[in-house]
Amino acid sequence: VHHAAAVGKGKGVLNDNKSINTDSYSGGYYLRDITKPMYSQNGGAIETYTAKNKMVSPGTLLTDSDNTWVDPAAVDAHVYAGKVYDYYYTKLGRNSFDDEGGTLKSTVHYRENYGNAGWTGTQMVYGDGDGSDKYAYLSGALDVVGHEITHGVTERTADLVYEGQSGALNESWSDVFGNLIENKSDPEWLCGEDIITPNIPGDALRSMSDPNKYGDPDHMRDYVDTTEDHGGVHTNSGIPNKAFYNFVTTSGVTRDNAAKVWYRALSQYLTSNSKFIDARNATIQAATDLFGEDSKEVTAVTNAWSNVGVG
Ligand SMILES: O=C(O)[C@H](CCc1ccccc1)CC1(C(=O)N[C@@H](Cc2c[nH]c3ccccc23)C(=O)O)CCCC1
Ligand SMILES: [Zn+2]
Repeated sequence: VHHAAAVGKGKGVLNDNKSINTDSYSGGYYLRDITKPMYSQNGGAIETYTAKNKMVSPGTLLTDSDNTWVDPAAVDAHVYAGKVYDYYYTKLGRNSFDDEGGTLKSTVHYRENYGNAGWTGTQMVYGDGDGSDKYAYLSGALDVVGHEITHGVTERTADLVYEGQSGALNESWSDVFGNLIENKSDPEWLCGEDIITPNIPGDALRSMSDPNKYGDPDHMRDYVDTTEDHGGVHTNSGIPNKAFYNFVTTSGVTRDNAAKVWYRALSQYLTSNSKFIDARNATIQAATDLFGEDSKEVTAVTNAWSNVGVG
């Protein structure tokens, strides 16, 4: 089938106008972005599907006859996946979640009344919210899309076991890159703020600057021993999240350099059963590799972990 890149338009979840990279064919347009380096290298693309509220993935590749797209959940899942691809490629030299230009597939309208999102091991899935006004379409937040795709990156690198401390590190690395990619100037480094209670401003799922605000610990002394949620992975992530926040807000440490340290730690030093102390050592080693043992980055990352009671 002849493929040609096209640019469509549509509105996102927050009713914002977006231009959309699509793929034209004889009958219309696919929600497929074929403009990325991965396409010319190995046919990799960004593709967005609908599950039609069933529990299926990927489901049906979305098409449109006139390249004007009217499904805001799909528009944002698609455009935001493209932004996440661009970030990893240009800032960190990683070619998609698998570093082999693997196609990024997103499925929206996953399940009924699903107020969550997830990484299935090969792709992203997004629910529509839980039927109340607690959630907007989950793909409507760039930090959520970045969070989910980073689960794919983690799985192909450190492969941190999704349980206990390694699971909390897995969660934290996703919150970190979700926020780095979203790149808001908000002082609180919030998670999911764009899709939680869309009618109430200022709330979020988690805060990296003040984890306690949402009941999560910000120091090792408050680590939560629980069997809930794979050993509290979305709660105890507050401790490494606060460590990263400390690091990235240290004067002289740039977001891009903090990202390089965190990515090098994930891809070169962390392993599946790493604990918080191993993450401290991995990020110190990564900062040493990148900036030297006497650098301000090494001092900052060491202090960042000490401040949360690790090391
Ligand atoms: O990727 C993840 O870590 C979350 C999905 C975790 C998951 C793992 C295994 C099977 C199913 C789901 C999804 C997100 C999350 O943090 N979910 C939290 C909070 C949450 C959202 N919706 C919920 C509904 C019920 C309970 C908790 C939640 C969680 O699953 O804990 C990430 C960014 C926003 C949504
Ligand atoms: Zn997660």
